[in-house]
Amino acid sequence: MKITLHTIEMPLKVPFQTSYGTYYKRESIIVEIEDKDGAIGWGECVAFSEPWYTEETIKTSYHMLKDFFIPHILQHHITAPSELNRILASYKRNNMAKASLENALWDLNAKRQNNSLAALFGGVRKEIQVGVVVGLGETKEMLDQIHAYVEEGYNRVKVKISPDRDYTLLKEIRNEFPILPLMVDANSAYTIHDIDQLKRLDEFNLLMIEQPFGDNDFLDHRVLQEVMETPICLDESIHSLEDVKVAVALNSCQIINIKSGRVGGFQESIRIHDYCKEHNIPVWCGGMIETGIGRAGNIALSSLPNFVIPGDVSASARHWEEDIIYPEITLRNGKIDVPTSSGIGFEVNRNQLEKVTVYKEIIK
Ligand SMILES: O=C(O)CCC(=O)C1=CC=C[C@@H](O)[C@@H]1C(=O)O
Ligand SMILES: [Mg+2]
Repeated sequence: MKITLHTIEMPLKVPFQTSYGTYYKRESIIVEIEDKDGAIGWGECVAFSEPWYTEETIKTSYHMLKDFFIPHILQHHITAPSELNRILASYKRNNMAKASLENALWDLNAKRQNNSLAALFGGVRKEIQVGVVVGLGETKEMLDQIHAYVEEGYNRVKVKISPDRDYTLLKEIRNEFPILPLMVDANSAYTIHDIDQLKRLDEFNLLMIEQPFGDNDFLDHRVLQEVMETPICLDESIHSLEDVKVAVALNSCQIINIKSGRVGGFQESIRIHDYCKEHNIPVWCGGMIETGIGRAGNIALSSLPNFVIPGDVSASARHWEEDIIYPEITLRNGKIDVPTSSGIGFEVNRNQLEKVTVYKEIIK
């Protein structure tokens, strides 16, 4: 088995602003695993360059992959994703680094079995509903972007909010889009002291408010959910099925955002999906501004039955002038088809991958 780490940098078409800061480009690690027969599996590490979303960064993930996880799987000749999880369980967290390897092994295994990822996961949808995220910006600019996305066919819009950009911004959006399925994401920008300010947002008939408080604030989220009609969705708080169990037991939220990177891989994502289904908690698939490789995995996951809310699984053209897969991901009547060909269901565009690669290392 041979594992190649491609560190890439891709400029974003439109800068992406959150309550934390503004991104102009996406740095990422693409993991390529080749087995002895020449079959190849792909994964993407979704850590950001700085540790604001979780503690991981591109550099810490690289270190984990190169110095711990990859040597371990090469030494133990690991080929099944479930074995990988068992082996890596002795290493703490670093879920995004783990997931990038795990995702690549799933793709490799699916290709070996000539089966699609969605089929291996137990997916039931042929196409998925998709939403799009609008970063913070001038209100006029945000309204223009929403118009353009709605025209393209997106049927759910998420906007970023922060304590100084919430009520007035949403009022203007709602004036222009009174019935658009709309939700907001605060990326932990509020605290329990902002409850009254947050309660005012109930007026906008939002699908949900995502992660208003800090990632450890299960109790504070519960207090907020008791007084707020808008469902709370947890994103940054959820690193494992165990976190979901705590959130459900405490009534900290009504909805869960699943990102395979944040929870350590597809297998944990499926466990969370199944648990939430049993407990009547709807889930949806979050985005991490991935290239087509990461998005392909998100599409496959979203084909599972309890992914009932459109995810942040937008088309390649949402963030990229040119994606590193072909065909690129496109919308058809506001939906994305779930591929039926083997593995992630898209080919990697080697030329484009080379173009965006800033550093490549083969680990044997
Ligand atoms: O992937 C996309 O198109 C949007 C991703 C997105 O909204 C997010 C990615 C990472 C951190 C946040 O800014 C936000 C989120 O929290 O869901
Ligand atoms: Mg979020």
